[in-house]
Amino acid sequence: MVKAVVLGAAGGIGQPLSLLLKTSPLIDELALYDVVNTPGVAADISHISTTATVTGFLPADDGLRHALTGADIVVIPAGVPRKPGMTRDDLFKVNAGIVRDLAKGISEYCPKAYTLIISNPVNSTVPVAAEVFRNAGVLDPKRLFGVTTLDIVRAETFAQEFTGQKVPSATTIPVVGGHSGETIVPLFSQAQPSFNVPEAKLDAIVNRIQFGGDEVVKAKNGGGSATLSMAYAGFRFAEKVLKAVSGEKGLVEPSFVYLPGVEGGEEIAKEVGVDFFSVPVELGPSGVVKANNVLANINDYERKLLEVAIKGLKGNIEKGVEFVKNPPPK
Ligand SMILES: NC(=O)c1ccc[n+]([C@@H]2O[C@H](COP(=O)([O-])OP(=O)(O)OC[C@H]3O[C@@H](n4cnc5c(N)ncnc54)[C@H](O)[C@@H]3O)[C@@H](O)[C@H]2O)c1
Ligand SMILES: O=C(O)C[C@H](O)C(=O)O
Repeated sequence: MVKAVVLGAAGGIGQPLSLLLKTSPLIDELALYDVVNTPGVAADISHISTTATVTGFLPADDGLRHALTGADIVVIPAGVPRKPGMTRDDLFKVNAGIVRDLAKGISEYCPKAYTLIISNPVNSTVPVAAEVFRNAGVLDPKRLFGVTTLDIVRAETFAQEFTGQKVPSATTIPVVGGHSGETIVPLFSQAQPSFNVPEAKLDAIVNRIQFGGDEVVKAKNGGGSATLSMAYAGFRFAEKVLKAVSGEKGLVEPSFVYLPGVEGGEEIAKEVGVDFFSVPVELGPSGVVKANNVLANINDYERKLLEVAIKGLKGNIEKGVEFVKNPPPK
């Protein structure tokens, strides 16, 4: 029996993500939690004739505990999205507190669950969750993931658009670093099998991947940020985690993880000088089997992007850790 939980299930990402999870034959039980509207969303989704049973919870009546108890995988898109003119970091003040409180719930009610964090700024909210888990004595870095899959999805899409060539579904284009602007580093030189982007188009395509989120925020014009493409990406990553748990081998996807706690991560952490970083991770029955070091053979162009990314990431990570270590006054 596999139980999946969505925290923030009534939101722009939460609803389509819950819909996609309901279609998965890998899930037997789906619990939807939000501070509003979950009874309606759960009732609606529960009429779909796939196997998973669906329940909806609100904070009243100990809803978070009921939603999380027995969970195997928890996906968190709870929190406020950007409006035009905002950076992801501007969301920190509100979303760090939301993620901290939800992570406390996970540490109490389902400490062994795979936790997938979508709430922005991912570069800081994942360190927040890690610190909460550490304080509770339940941190297992193999099970904590910052979801950066949308950056990979964008890399695949824009690579096709800019080159006019189809990116075969078996091709992986690693996108490493973090999930905001210049901390997002696409590594076309490390695509497997190789996928060639003409040099003259590289700047434009990298910029589009790094600032793809801004493009959607601008187009939505005050109506939020990416929700549908994010639901697709979040589902793609959750499905890979679940497939790996059920024994499927060879599943790899980049994710923002706590490097010192995963096989192969220590070496990468030394190289990049930060502890949280997105790299392709090999998934297995207990979460991350190994972090793959794709940095050894990158080219000079990519190395420069990486240097800029690391500078930005350092502050983002420290901010998340500090938020839990020295909480701001209420
Ligand atoms: N990682 C990524 O690639 C990525 C991509 C897109 C958006 N995001 C982020 O995802 C988050 C959600 O975006 P959205 O468009 O779905 O926003 P939204 O406002 O549409 O939905 C957020 C939901 O979270 C709920 N919520 C707020 N506080 C909560 C709490 N304490 N417990 C449970 N639920 C709570 C809200 O009620 C709302 O339903 C934002 O922070 C956004 O920046 C991340
Ligand atoms: O851009 C945002 O704020 C949302 C998300 O992180 C994205 O990349 O689309």
